[in-house]
Amino acid sequence: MPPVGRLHLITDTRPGRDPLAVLRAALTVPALAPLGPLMVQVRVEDDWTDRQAYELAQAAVQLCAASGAVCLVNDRVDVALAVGAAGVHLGADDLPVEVARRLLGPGAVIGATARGPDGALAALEAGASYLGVGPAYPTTTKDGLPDSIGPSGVAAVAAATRLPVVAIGGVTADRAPGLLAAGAYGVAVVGAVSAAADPAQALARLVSCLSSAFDGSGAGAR
Ligand SMILES: Cc1ncc(COP(=O)(O)OP(=O)(O)O)c(N)n1
Ligand SMILES: Cc1ncsc1CCOP(=O)(O)O
Ligand SMILES: [Mg+2]
Repeated sequence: MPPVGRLHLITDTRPGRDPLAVLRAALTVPALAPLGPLMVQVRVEDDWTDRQAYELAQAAVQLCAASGAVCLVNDRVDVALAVGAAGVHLGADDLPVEVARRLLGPGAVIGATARGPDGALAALEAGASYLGVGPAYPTTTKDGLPDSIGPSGVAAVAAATRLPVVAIGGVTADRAPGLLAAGAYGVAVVGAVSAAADPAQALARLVSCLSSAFDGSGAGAR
């Protein structure tokens, strides 16, 4: 299984966004050792066709392979298999983690959404590789989410599991160190990079803020 990196960049496929341009820009930013490889998650809007999802994922896998990033696919085990992605991220509306593990094998990275300690325990037993925990902060990127749980909610999940906890929802470079201090292993972002005037610079700032958290503090070092 590839290592699970601490910075997860999720594609933004809302109207008017250019996910591949953002990804190409992001992949110009050098990885820094304490963060591991950049994790790229291909996530598409519900109205995208299977063909569109496949083509975006295929392009993302190729770009990631050329620059040492690890590519995951949100929701779609079939698309992940079709493009040779390293794994998937699954939530409550998606295939169960144990089914995805059976289909993808022991070498796949499988992320599971968890909102509390119980979900974290279930995901571990089902064979998840990491947890996506949130929304840490309010977000405008996804509708219909429960209230944000804040760093203390992230801390509660992190304390209840040995799986790496990736905090998601409203994550910015300024908020990232506080989430690591709360026990998160890493963070996932959409808007902090996709909506930035300069996505490469925004990603570089995230890399810098996250890396600084490992300079002596030991924050999030699990
Ligand atoms: C890293 C990470 N964490 C959580 C999610 C959310 O997954 P899910 O709950 O299945 O919601 P959708 O993203 O499918 O709308 C995620 N994608 N990534
Ligand atoms: C998919 C998802 N699941 C929980 S929050 C979220 C969206 C996060 O986007 P942003 O980083 O722009 O807040
Ligand atoms: Mg999902």
